[in-house]
Amino acid sequence: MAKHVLVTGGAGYIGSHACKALRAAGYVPVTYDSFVTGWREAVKFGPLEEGDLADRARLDEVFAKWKPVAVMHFAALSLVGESMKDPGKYWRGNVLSSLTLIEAAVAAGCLDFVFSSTCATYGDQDGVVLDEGTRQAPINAYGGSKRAIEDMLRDFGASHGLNSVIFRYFNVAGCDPEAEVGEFHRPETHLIPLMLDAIDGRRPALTVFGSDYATPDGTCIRDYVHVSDLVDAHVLGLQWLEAGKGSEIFCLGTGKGFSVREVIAASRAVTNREVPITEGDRRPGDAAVLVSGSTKALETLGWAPKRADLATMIADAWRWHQTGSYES
Ligand SMILES: NC(=O)c1ccc[n+]([C@@H]2O[C@H](COP(=O)([O-])OP(=O)(O)OC[C@H]3O[C@@H](n4cnc5c(N)ncnc54)[C@H](O)[C@@H]3O)[C@@H](O)[C@H]2O)c1
Ligand SMILES: O=c1ccn([C@@H]2O[C@H](COP(=O)(O)OP(=O)(O)O[C@H]3O[C@H](CO)[C@@H](O)[C@H](O)[C@H]3O)[C@@H](O)[C@H]2O)c(=O)[nH]1
Repeated sequence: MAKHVLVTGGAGYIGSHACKALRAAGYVPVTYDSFVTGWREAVKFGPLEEGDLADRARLDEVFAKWKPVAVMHFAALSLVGESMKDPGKYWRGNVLSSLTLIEAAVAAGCLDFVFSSTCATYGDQDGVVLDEGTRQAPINAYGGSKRAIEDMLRDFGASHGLNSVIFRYFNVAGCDPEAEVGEFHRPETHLIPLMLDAIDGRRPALTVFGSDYATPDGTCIRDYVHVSDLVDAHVLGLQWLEAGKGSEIFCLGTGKGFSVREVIAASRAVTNREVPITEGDRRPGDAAVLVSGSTKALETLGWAPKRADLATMIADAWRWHQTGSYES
């Protein structure tokens, strides 16, 4: 019998890649999405159910129809800057909506739950190696909303037997190497797609947000992880839950940090083109350094990233950038 997995946010960047990986692993991904930031063209690997996380009646209907074995919860608002200006939107759109989803899952007896969290829950902790045991101290409402959902999952685990695998992503980058799905945010705020836009003239230049951080070249350092590797970990997380191994938290990064200037240099090398840049101010809410120090997903889940090299991530993003789009 087909195993359905309810994928919230399956029409978005990471969710659509997860649907492809689930399909390849023999599951049927059922996308649940409101299209607030997602794309119909990205739903290619299983059925679509349109709806909002806040709509409990619609969720109940979808759980009853598909009887999913698990939920993979990607749907969220995830603009750090916006969350600083309008925190209510994030507490309502992420926290209240996730509560509605979790209650619907529990009511339907769907007790395996995989959740997209973020290293933004750690805030700015200079010199601290970030792993699953690190204290969370978010410095923006987006990170705060994700931490609250993690707490919620823990509480529903204790009270209702909900089993969760929480993944704290570092910076997700790259695209499906076959370019069937890709990264297409409107507005786009992420470094690599903005840089590729600047390289091929779709925008005048990339603005470097701050050159006075306490890092070797003054720009922020991030740990970039390929989206295809990231979603492979999700399939392993799902199988972990199906095997009854219980709730866990895993960081997903490569453990290597690259500054904004290093990413610019790598993009220049991959595309063989100049990157037009302008120097700008710091972006509010940005931490100086976010790099994973964890090997838990490798050791415990058997996660084996295949495209961990920054140049590969940029090359895959560049291929999608030149050939793929959801703007029909
Ligand atoms: N992109 C990254 O680098 C990164 C890093 C860490 C964590 N994350 C997390 O990963 C997840 C996916 O991120 P993404 O980059 O793919 O984002 P995205 O915006 O591309 O996808 C989010 C999807 O969720 C849907 N959605 C949002 N709110 C909804 C709601 N209330 N009801 C139904 N559908 C809704 C959107 O329409 C969209 O299809 C998010 O939870 C994000 O916080 C992303
Ligand atoms: O035009 C730009 C865009 C970004 N940056 C810098 O590039 C780095 C990476 O920025 P971005 O790609 O926006 O990623 P983050 O702000 O690090 O946030 C991403 O990664 C977080 C985890 O680190 C997730 O939680 C968020 O959802 C996701 O947007 C940061 O230092 C930014 O200051 C620039 O200099 N110029």
